[in-house]
Amino acid sequence: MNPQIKQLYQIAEKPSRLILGLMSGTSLDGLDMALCRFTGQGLETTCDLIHFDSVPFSTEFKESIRAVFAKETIHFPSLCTLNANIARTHASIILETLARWGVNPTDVDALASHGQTVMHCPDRTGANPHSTLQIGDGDHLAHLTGIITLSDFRQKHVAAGGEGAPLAMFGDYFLFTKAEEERILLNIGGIGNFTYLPANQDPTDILVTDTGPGNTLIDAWVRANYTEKSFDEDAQIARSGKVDAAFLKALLALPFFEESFPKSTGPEYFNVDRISQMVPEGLSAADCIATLTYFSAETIALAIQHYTGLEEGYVYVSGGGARNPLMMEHLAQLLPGFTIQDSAVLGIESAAKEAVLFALLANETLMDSNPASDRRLGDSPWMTMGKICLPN
Ligand SMILES: Nc1ncnc2c1ncn2[C@@H]1O[C@H](COP(=O)(O)OP(=O)(O)OP(=O)(O)O)[C@@H](O)[C@H]1O
Ligand SMILES: CC(=O)N[C@H]1[C@@H]2OC[C@@H](O2)[C@@H](O)[C@@H]1O[C@H](C)C(=O)O
Repeated sequence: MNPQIKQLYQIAEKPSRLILGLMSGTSLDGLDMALCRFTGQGLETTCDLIHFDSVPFSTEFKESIRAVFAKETIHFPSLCTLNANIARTHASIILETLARWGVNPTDVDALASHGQTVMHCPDRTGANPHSTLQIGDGDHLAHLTGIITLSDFRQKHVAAGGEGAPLAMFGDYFLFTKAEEERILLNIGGIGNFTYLPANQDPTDILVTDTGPGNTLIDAWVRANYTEKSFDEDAQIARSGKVDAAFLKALLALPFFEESFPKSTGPEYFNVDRISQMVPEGLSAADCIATLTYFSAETIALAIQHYTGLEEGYVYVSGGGARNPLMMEHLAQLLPGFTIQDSAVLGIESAAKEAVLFALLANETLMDSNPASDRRLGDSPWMTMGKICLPN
C-alpha cells in the first residue's frame, strides 16, 4: 500500500487533527493562515485556534494576480504560470510561518487550501452551469511542504448544483449555532456574505448568501484615486466626503439586487469599470468613497432584513470590513433591532474566521462518516469537499 494512503487513514483515525487552513480572498491583501486542532466532526466539532497569522503579498505578486483576476480577456500563459506561482509563493510563506511559530511541518496533519479565486461565474441565464475557478495548485503545495493537502473546495459544490460560494455556512453551523438565539454571522471581505443560524437550530432553516460588495469597490476606488493607498484606513477618506443620493440610488438599482436569494458574486460584477459609468459628473473621490461605504452597509442590511425576515437578532461581524468604523456605524444605524458585535466574542479571532472555516471543511472530508450525495444544509448542497493531494 502507498504509505501516504496509510498516513491519510491514520490521520482520520486520530482523536484530534492539526490542520492549517489557508485563505487568500478577493481583496488580495495576503495569505491568512489558521493552525487549528480539531476533534470530532459535524455538530460535535471542537476547534482550537492555535496560531493565526496573515502574511501580506508583495506588490509585484499582487499585480501579477490582478493582471488576470476577474478579467474578461487575459494573457493566457500568465494564468498557467500563476497556477504554479501562487502555490509556490503560498508554500514558502507556509514554511516560513511554521518555522516562526516553532511548529514542525511533520506535525501538521493536513493543509486546507482555498487557493486564489481568479474567476467566479454563477449563471443567471440557465444557458451554462455555474462555474468558479480557484488556482494555486494543491499538488505543488503538498510536494513543496511535504504536508498532505486538501484543496479546491468549491468544485464539488458546483458539481452538485451549488454556486461554489458561499461555503462559510458549514463551519458557521457546526461551530456557532446556538439554541434560542437568532444568529447572523456576517463576513465583510471584498464581498459581503452572511449565514443565518436560526434560534430553532433546524438545519433546513439555515440561510446563506452573498450580499454584494464589502470592501472591493472602496479598495478599487482608493487605489485608482490615491496612488499611495490601497484601502481607506479607518474610513478617513469616506469621513471627509458625503453620501451622494443620486449615485447611491443608481448603485442600488443594479440588477444583482433584484435577483432572488441565495446568490453569490465577486469583483467580476462589482468593479470600477461598471460603477464608474454611474458616477454623477464632478463628484469628488471622497464623496464616491463615502457613498460606496454607505452602499456596502445598506446592501448588507437590506439583504439581512429581506432574506431572513428578521427585525431583531444578533449579528457577529468578521473580515476586514469589521475594521472599518464608518461601515460599522452605518450598519448599527441601518439595523437598529440587532445587537452587532465583532465575531471574536464567539472565541475565534475575527480575521482568522475564513481560514478556520476551510480547515474545518478539510476536517469534515477526513472525518464525515455519512457523505450522502443528496444532503442539504439550508439551501445548499452538502457534501465533503476538497481534492486530496499527496506529497510524493
Ligand atoms: N482599519 C481598516 N479600515 C478600513 N478598512 C479596513 C481596515 N482594515 C481592513 N480593512 C478592509 O478590509 C479589506 C480586507 O478584508 P479581508 O481580508 O476580510 O478580505 P478578503 O478575505 O480578501 O475578502 P473575501 O472574504 O471577499 O474573499 C481591506 O482590503 C480593507 O478594505
Ligand atoms: C468565489 C469566491 O471566492 N467567493 C468568496 C468571496 O469572498 C466572500 C464571498 O465572496 C464568498 O462567496 C466567498 O468566500 C467565503 C469564504 C465563502 O465561501 O463563504
